[in-house]
Amino acid sequence: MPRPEKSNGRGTKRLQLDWKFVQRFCSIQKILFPSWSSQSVLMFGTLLCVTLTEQLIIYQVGILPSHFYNVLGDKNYSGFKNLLGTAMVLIVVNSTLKSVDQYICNQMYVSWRKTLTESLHSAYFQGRVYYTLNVLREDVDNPDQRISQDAERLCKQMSTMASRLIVSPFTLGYYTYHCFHSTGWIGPVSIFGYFVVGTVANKILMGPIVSTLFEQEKLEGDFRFKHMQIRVNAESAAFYRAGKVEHMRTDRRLQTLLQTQKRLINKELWLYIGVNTFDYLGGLLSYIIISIPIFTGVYDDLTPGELSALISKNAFVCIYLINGFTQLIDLSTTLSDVAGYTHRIGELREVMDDILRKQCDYDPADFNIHGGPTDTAFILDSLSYKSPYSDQLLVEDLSLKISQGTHLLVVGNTGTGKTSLLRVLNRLWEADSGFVQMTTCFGPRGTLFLPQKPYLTDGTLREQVPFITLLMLPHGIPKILNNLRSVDDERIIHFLELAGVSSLLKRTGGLDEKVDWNWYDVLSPGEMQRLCFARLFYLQPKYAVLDEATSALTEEAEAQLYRTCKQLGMTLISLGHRSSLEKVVDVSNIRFEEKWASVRI
Ligand SMILES: Nc1ncnc2c1ncn2[C@@H]1O[C@H](COP(=O)(O)OP(=O)(O)OP(=O)(O)O)[C@@H](O)[C@H]1O
Repeated sequence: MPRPEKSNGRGTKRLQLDWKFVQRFCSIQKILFPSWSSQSVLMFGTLLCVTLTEQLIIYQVGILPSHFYNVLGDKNYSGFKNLLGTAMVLIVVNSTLKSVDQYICNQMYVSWRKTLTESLHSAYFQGRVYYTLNVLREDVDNPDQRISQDAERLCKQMSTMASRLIVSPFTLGYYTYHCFHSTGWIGPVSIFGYFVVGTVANKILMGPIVSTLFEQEKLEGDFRFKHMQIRVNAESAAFYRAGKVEHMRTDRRLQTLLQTQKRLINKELWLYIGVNTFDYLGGLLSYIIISIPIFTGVYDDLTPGELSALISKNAFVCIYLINGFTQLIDLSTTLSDVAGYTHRIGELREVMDDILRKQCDYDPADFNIHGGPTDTAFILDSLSYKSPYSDQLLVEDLSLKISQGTHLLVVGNTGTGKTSLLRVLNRLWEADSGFVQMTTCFGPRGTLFLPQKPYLTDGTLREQVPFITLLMLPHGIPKILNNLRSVDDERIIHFLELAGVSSLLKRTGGLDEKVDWNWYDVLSPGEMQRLCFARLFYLQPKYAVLDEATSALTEEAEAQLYRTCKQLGMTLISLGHRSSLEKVVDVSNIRFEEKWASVRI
């Protein structure tokens, strides 16, 4: 299998405001606006009403100065008083509407973030996508960063754009009409022409920003990952006195990130210059447009008072039309951010879809349900497999049937492919050739795997023990939690004792006490392995696959745990390279007169 090309955003990919961006953007919009009656559409509709009303009020506020010119020019005191009252009301309504507009945008941001992140989660956690994405695929950097941070920033930027974009077709239409009414065709045509020039210039300036932002986000993810590595492995790093080395490496990542950030800022400078020049030239353009009818004598018959009121009104209309366009141009900086994040999230979704499609092709039936002999766990026939991206077979022509009552010991040197056999059995890796079938289901009534690295989840002690049953329950999460509460306390405590970790009860203060520690930091490797055995005892599957699951324990403890498994009726498939395992097997053979088969790979 060719190794996917790693994207670094610098050479291999040119991410632009192109057709690909439009496609990715539209597919994200489909998630955010799933139907006409969805919450986002309703919020968008409300936002449209609010911003339209806001624009009407803004228009009234905008033409206030021309009214003031009129009443002050005419020395109309009562008119002035009435106008002052109207102006106060308009200003209060205007500021309230502005705040409501902002409020709806913020609500939309949260709702969009929820919808988008949940949609990414459902693809990420489906099947084995999170494994393939993190371990086997190198074409997508930092999936965690894309889901947690890029999705958030995309929603934030889109929500800031929303209220300006949503109302612009209406305001532009409205003010174009007014502008045409006041200045004739010269006004709207010159403003539209000006906008086209500005858009083309900004599109050119935005191009390099999108790909640099993409790269910056990748480096941001790498930098955070480095800190996470140190956080997770703090103790091992401390034993190695790795502070200096890691300081240097982390600083190096920071430097690379900052260099890219500087490049981004440099590129943004040109865009800012473009946007600001466009803004100020726009202000000038409005006066040029107004000056044309004045100097061509169209308004020669007006009194100076009427003329200044008209100039003020026309200036407002032109300025507002130009302002409508410049606001769109101002969005260029936000749009380039949106494009960068859209590419990152779009790419992640495409790769996850690709993984899911391939998984379905490879694994058409539901993995948990297989018809087959009930007394058999796995059937392997002439199975050959290799590690990803390697041409050399790890194991060739392995035929094996794992049946109930016959325990199996799989031994072999380091790196010979023992754990890889489990990866193939679990469909994490594809077999090169041959046949492999898991004939039982995964879980308490079938097969359970204890991987080399103990797996603990966050939560209470109770949540660690029957952890896997969460997967088995067909109900929603709240029901699962309720079910957990009703789980038999005595059974859990009994199995914690059998596994030799009942002391944890004292440390946590009880099964349901919330702990604010990371289980990986506070338990010793042996305790973690024992806790996994307590889970195994509790779940009592028919088959237990133990991959070096006792590597941190003494031989006696190992023998004791194996004995308990067998007493509980489990058939064991044990993988390892330690001679002690073979001893355990011998001891068990004598004591329980059970069958053990062994395979060396
Ligand atoms: N994600 C991966 N990508 C590429 N190669 C891998 C990956 N995981 C493991 N390998 C390689 O596959 C080979 C077999 O690994 P495996 O984990 O099966 O060894 P093992 O027999 O279980 O070793 P040990 O006794 O040390 O646990 C090793 O050479 C390993 O480096």
